Amino acid sequence: MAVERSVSAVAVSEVPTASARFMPAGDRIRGMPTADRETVTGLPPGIAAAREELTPMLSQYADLCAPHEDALVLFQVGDFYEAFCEAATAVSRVCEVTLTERSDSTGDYPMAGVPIDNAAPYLDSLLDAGYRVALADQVEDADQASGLVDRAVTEVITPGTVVEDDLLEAGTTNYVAAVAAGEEEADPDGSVGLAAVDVSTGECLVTAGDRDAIAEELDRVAPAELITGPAAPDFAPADAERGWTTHEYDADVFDRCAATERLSAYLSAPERRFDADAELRAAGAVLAYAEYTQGDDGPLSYVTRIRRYDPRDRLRLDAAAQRSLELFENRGLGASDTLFDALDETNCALGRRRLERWLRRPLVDVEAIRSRHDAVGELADRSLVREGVAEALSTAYDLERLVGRISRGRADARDLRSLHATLAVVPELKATLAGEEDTASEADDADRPRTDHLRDLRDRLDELVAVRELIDEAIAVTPPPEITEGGVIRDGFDDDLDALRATEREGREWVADLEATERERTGIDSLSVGHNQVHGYYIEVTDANADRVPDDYRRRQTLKNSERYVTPELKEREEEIVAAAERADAMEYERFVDVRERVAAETERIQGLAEALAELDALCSFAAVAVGGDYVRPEIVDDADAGVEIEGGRHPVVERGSGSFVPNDASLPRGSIAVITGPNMSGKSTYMRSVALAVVLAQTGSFVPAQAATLPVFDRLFTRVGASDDIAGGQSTFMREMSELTEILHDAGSDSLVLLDEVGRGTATTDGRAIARAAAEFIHDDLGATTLFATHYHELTDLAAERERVFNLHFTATREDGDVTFLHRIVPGASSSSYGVEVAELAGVPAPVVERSRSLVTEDDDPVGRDADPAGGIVADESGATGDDEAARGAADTAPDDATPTADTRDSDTRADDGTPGLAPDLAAELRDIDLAQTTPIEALNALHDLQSRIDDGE
Ligand SMILES: Nc1ncnc2c1ncn2[C@@H]1O[C@H](COP(=O)(O)OP(=O)(O)OP(=O)(O)O)[C@@H](O)[C@H]1O
Repeated sequence: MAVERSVSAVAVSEVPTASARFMPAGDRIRGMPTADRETVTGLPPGIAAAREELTPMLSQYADLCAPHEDALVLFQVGDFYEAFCEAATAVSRVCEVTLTERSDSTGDYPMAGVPIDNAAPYLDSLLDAGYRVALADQVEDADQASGLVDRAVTEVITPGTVVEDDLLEAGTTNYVAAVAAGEEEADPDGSVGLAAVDVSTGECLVTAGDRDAIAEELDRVAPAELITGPAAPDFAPADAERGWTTHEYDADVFDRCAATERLSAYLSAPERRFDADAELRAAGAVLAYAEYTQGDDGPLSYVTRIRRYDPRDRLRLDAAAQRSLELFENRGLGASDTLFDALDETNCALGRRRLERWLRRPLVDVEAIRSRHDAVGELADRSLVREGVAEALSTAYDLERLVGRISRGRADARDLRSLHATLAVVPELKATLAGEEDTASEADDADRPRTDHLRDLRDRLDELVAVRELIDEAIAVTPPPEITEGGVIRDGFDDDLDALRATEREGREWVADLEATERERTGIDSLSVGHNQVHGYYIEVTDANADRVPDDYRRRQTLKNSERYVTPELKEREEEIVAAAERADAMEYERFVDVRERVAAETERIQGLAEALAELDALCSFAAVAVGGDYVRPEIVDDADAGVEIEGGRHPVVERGSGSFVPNDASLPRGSIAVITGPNMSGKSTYMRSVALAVVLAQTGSFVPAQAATLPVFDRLFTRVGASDDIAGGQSTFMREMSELTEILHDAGSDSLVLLDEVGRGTATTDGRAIARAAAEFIHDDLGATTLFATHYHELTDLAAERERVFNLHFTATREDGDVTFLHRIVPGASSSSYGVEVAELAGVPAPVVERSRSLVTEDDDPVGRDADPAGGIVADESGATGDDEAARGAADTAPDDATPTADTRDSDTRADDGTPGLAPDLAAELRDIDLAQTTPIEALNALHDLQSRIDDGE
């Protein structure tokens, strides 16, 4: 950790006066152990009980604990951070360190500590356990302190405001967010404000919207920590595992006046810059909290831009879509990677963070998308330029975090050197982008005019020559980790420092020569000159030569066979050397701080460079993936009626895990519904996701894994995929399914792409089938969203005959010698069965169970169905290698889109799986009349329950 300690020159942070900023912890804090919350944070009861008689040091500890009610205080004692009493017990347990005891005249106090030099893993454990940690550092040099060393809380480490590199994942963002409700008069539409800050980089985002929009946006921002103000709605994360900790923070900082005042330090006339009152309050509060955690030292100077945005300016991907498309998190779809992994060929942390940001927020502006494609195309074509850029970027450090540390006054000399090394690649990058390094073989390419996008990026590569030269002149090439112990500033940078160093050097040279001089003077050949920490310089003479010691030698130390002496002149020289060294160290520190401040003054420009490098790296990554993975540039059509046309599309993640991925076409006119059927495991989900991922990739600016693609711009992507339980979230599988469906039916429109995978699976077949059909009809008739609908309800394929824009697709498989082979190839028309039993057999379900299942299916099915076709509809492959009966089924499988249902499917339509008779017409009509768009999940459940009861009653 690059925290400066124990130095007299360190600006002494005031002990935060913000007493009891946090509301009482209450139950709103998630993730913090409940039992010890009250005793471990703030002032431990054991210390409070002895408050009156504590020694000065423990009294200081108590004073620092008291205002930090919600944080566990770690108190610097020498090289350790210590905690006492109940807090010590927690530290000992969580960090697995020994619980010891501190005894003094006032009593015995349990004590546990962690080494400051290696504090990161322990702090990490405490954060993981749900604690916020306040670091009470020594803020004056212990050697120079008269009496008790001054200490102050310099930082409160919380999950969302961590700044130490050791505690942060490289190339990621770490946000703390605040949500605030607006004043009713100012915000009559009741909007909620959301503001997020990445304290490590200074990025600050602000938006506002209704409750649902903000809930969705929070899932996208995915903060590590959320603070809430008075009357703000309670936002729980959609995914409990990846969720954030929520707590209520001091209501005062959400006040409009307080927020305006705070924001004035960051931008002018804040009250005019924010449309919604709620936005202003959220922004003020989140910055107040960020400042508090950084030791309440005033505004964060590296938050140079507060970016207001409207989530509608980006492709909206809610948490469910991000999850089911496995953008950042693998859910086990045939490979262990995510889309992010497949796309991440970035060369530095800046690019990685940018890629993640882009992927969370794909574009909707056609020109912006095409512009990124232009740049990717150019980088893909010009391999030497791309490789040169990649090589240069691979030596770039994380400027965004570096500049944060520099501005906070936490950067050490190595950080400045890292900044220098990064600045040093900028001229090289500019030259490479200009094509100057192209060889003759690429001369044509080099002559080609570059794309506007890359030209603009090159222009934004600010060389910051003055900063680079300053660091180079001032800072040693390989400086030590400590900035207070010398060796940091280069010779020649400062005359006064050089003079002090010369004095020190001359003194040391004089001492180095002393041995020879004194040997000559005394005639004692064994005389030696040495130095130790306790006694300093000495002249050592063995006892055998004691009688030859000159008069001016003063005895300093007696050893077994020798004596150690000093001379007045040696003492004088020693004092000179020590004084010069100490003054030089202090002066170096001052000069270093001065250089750091001069660099910090260029924060905004450095951040601008960081942005350009980050974008360049992300574009380079797209180009590298496009070349390596054989991706194609999608043609983006700016037309409200344009549909999806993909030739030979592939799933970017699954294809990496499988040796032979079968490409498939997709032709989806705008507003159409593709009903996709086929055996289990045949590739329905993979196909649907491939289409959605092509859209996400294209709108992010990437090329797509296909032979050719023509795509429109969608503004929202919905998924209802899989039927995973949300036990932690307190919802049943079916309830969750219905909630997601409800959202789609409410919000999807003609600019949406919708993926529905087995809707209705979570309940009884009859009900599920009815809901699936009603939903498909509603999407077609009322919403006009372009939809892919995978289902095992084969009756749904009937819709193709009834609705204009519904068509059927299906997957096929072959069986040879009892082995089923999935062809993973999509073909037009409807399949007729789901072959669950065959897949169960493939998966190794014991033979008796498979046989019994087969006979049960046969009993339920129409005699002409499975009895006549034991292969269960598995079709002939194109070589015709299967038996006659399979070939016969193949004909049914590849029936045209508008095929009328076969006798067997019609028959099975009237039966539920458990053999109960089908729905009476009036019940069916009632079910169909349910307006799902207007129905809450609980109403849907009640309606279904009512229908079931009536069926049971024989209605
Ligand atoms: N086009 C393809 N080429 C090669 N392998 C594929 C292809 N599509 C899918 N697969 C493989 O088949 C597996 C099953 O695919 P998927 O889950 O998409 O099937 P499904 O039809 O949706 O199954 P279910 O109906 O059981 O949900 C995938 O994990 C993948 O490994």
